[in-house]
Amino acid sequence: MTVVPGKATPRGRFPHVRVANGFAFVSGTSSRRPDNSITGASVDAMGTVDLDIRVQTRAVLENIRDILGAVGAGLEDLVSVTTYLVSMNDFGGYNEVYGEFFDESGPSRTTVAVHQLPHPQLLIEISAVAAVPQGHSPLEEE
Ligand SMILES: O=C(O)C/C=C/C(=O)C(=O)O
Repeated sequence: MTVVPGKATPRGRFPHVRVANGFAFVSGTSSRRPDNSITGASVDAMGTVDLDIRVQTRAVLENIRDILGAVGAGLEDLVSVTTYLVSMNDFGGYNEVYGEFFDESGPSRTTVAVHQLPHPQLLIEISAVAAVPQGHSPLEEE
């Protein structure tokens, strides 16, 4: 199992990613930064919260890219993606940014709306599975 240095610490006793049988299973990943602030969330002096699905989606995919990098894989190796949105009203913005990263040759995908995510400023969380290129993983399988 792998907790990746430099990424936001998991909020429980689980790894960022686990490699088994040549596949990398990436835990649910958000736009949370290592300092626990949220990319794509801001609060002004009056306490008004602004949440941006496009910014959060991009940050989530970049975090997954970094996590996969730690096990010798990349976004191009993803075979399956599961996305959790707090609101399907965000589907359009999410889908737009997703399409900058992937096309129909990319991973299979499922998108669902959920009641809540583990932080009130999160609009999106993604879990994913990648096929690790043979001979490229810097880490032992466990
Ligand atoms: O790590 C986050 O910011 C959001 C994801 C959390 C989980 O999926 C979890 O705690 O299981």
